[in-house]
Amino acid sequence: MLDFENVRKVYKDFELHVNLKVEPGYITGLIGPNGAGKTTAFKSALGLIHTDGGRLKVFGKPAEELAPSDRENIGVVLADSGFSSALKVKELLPVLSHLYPAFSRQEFIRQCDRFEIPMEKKIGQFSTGMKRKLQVLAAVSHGASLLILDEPTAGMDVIARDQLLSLLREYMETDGRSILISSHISSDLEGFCDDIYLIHEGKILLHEETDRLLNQYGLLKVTKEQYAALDQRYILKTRKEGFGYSCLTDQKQFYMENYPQIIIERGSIDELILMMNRRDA
Ligand SMILES: Nc1ncnc2c1ncn2[C@@H]1O[C@H](COP(=O)(O)OP(=O)(O)OP(=O)(O)O)[C@@H](O)[C@H]1O
Repeated sequence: MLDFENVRKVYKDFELHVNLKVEPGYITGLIGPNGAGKTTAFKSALGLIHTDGGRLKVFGKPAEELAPSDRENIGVVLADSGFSSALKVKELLPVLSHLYPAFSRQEFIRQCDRFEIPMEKKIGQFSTGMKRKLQVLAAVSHGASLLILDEPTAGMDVIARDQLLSLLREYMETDGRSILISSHISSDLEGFCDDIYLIHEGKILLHEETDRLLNQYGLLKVTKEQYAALDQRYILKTRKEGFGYSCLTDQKQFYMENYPQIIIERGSIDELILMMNRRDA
């Protein structure tokens, strides 16, 4: 669906260098802190900025060879864009119909009603969460095969976020669709994505199936003595602590079987991010 191969973008104080794939039928999450390069990666994928190297393929074609019909097959939400604040939602209907032959006016109105998006109010008077919901509804309104969603849950309360994720799950019920979605809040995506990329300072630190990330990764809490005796083959990162060390592993089972006396925590994705960002002790 979408394939970044060594894609590079260089700014004065920042360099993006990304390998990332979105497979058909997959929801792929890109998680990273502010300034990690998520928006830059998405804008590269959409051809909105020039890249400085690498290869980008969308639907198996080089991104620069995409036909208009391919572009119509992508639904997009970008963090720093939206609809004109002077427009009312009902005024968007002819615009979306014109842009997308597959746009269903009736379905869009039904979804706006369901998500409490008023037709008659100016978009400029919407709350942040309402604007986001509207953007996502527009992105899914024309049956695109690929959604590229940059921080769609930003600024949303728990209820709105839950509604939005339900909408996206419904979208995925049709075969062959995929989503690339970003967030700086890992818990937003933890239970939603099939696989997750962690990005930091423009580089992918980790790529893993979510199930494996949650089941196989763990944090060993060890004393200095336990650390000295530990088989370190499956330790990815180590952090010094008051009690000794925290060690990140992707082979939790190995340590559970061989070191039953050691405390092993499941390790949330946030903890993984913090650990991956640290230098080894
Ligand atoms: N047009 C630009 N010119 C120079 N630097 C830029 C430009 N656009 C982005 N950057 C820099 O690239 C880096 C990555 O920014 P980007 O917006 O991709 O991060 P992000 O992960 O989406 O962050 P956030 O979660 O805050 O939206 C930042 O250091 C930013 O200052």
